[in-house]
Amino acid sequence: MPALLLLAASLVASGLASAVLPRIDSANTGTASLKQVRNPHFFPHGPSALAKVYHKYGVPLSDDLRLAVAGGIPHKRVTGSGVASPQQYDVEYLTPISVGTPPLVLNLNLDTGSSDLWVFSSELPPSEINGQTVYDPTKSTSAKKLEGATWEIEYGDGSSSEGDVYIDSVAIGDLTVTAQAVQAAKNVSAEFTADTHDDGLLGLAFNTINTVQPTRQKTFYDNAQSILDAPVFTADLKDDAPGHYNFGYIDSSAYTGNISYLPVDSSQGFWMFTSPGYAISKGGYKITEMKGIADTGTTLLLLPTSVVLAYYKQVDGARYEGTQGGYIFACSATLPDFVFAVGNNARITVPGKYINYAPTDSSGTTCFGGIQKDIGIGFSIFGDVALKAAFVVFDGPNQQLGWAAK
Ligand SMILES: C[C@@H](SC(=N)N)c1ccc(Cl)cc1
Repeated sequence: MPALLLLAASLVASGLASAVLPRIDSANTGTASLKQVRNPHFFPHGPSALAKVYHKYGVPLSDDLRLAVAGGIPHKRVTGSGVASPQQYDVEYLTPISVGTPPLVLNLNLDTGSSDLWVFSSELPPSEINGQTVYDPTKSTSAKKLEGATWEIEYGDGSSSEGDVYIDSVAIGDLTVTAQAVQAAKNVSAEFTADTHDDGLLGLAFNTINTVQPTRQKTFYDNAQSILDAPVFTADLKDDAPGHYNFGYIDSSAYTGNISYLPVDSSQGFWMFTSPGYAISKGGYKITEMKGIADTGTTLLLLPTSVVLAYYKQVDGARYEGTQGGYIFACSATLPDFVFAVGNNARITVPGKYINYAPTDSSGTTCFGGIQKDIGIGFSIFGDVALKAAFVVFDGPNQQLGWAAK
C-alpha cells in the first residue's frame, strides 16, 4: 500500500483524519480520478479534528483541548436494566443477575446499603441451603479464584454470611462486567437459609465498606461506571409490583415533574443525604433535619423518634408494642401520608397505604407500622417503604442523589 495511503489509513484509524479514504484508480492515463468512500472505522471526535488543525499549523493545544483529545475516541457505551420483583409484603426486591460462563441466573437483592456481591455457593454446608440457586465456581470457565481473599459481613438485622472470592463475569441485562469480585458464601446465617428465593446480595453502596480482606473489592456499579453511557444507576421500586434498576441512563418516562438532587455524604460508605423537614398528610410542614441513607436493602422507613411520635399521634389507637419491637395499630386504621422534603422545594409523598406494612399475626387484626424509630443506628434509613414512592438516581461521580415523584 502506497505510503500516503498507509499514513492516511493510520490517521483515520486514530481518528485524526477525515472520515473518507481516497481510492486511487489504476488506469495509466497520467490522470487519476479518486473516488471517495466513507471510512467505517472513523468515529467523529471534535476535539481530535480541532487538534489536527492546530498540529497542522503548529498552534499549541490548550490544556482543555489536550485533555479532551486524551479522552480519546468515544467507545461504545452500554446500559443495563434489571426487573426488581417484590417478595411478600415488599419485604425485599429480587433481580435476576447472570454470573459466570455459561451464565448462571441468580436472583439477588440489590442493596444500596452494602457493598459486597455475595452469592449462595457450592462451598456451603448442604444444611444451610434451602432451595436457593448456588454458584459453583468449578463449573464456570471464566471463574478465577482470588487467592487468599476472604470476606465476612453482618447486616443491621443481625443476619450474616462469610466465604471466599472469585473473579468472574457478572451481567445485569445487557450490562456485563467481565472481572467482578463474586463473593462465594461458605456460611450463611439462618435468616438467609430461610429466605428461599434470595440467592445473595449485590451491594451498590460505596467500595469503602466492602468487606473483602486483605484487599477491598469494587462494587458492580463502580466496575461498570467506565463503560456506562452515563455513570449513574436508578431505583424504581413499586408497591406490590415489579419495578426496575437501570444502569447508565435515566428513563424520563419513569417519573413525573423534575428530578431534585441532593448532595451525598459517602464518608460512612452509604448514600447518605439530609432531608430538611416533613409533613404528615395535609398537616403543617415541620423543619426537622433527617440525616439518612437511601437503602434498598432495608424494608422499612426508620426515622428520628420525634418524627415517629408525631406520625403515630395522627393514627387512632396506634401504640408501641414491646413484644413486636415497634409501633402497631388496627389493620383497619386509616394511615396519613408521610411527606419528606428533598431540598427546600421538592417533596416526596409516601402514601399512608405503604405505611400499613403487614399484619402482626394471622388474625389480621393488628398491623405493624412501615415507619419505625431509627434509635441506635446513628442515622435514619429511607428503606423500601419510602423508596417505592420515588424514582431515585444514584450518581457516584457527582456524589448526589436525585429524587422524583412518579
Ligand atoms: C444499612 C442497613 S443494612 C443493609 N442495607 N445491607 C442497616 C444498617 C443498620 C440497621 Cl440497624 C438496619 C439496616
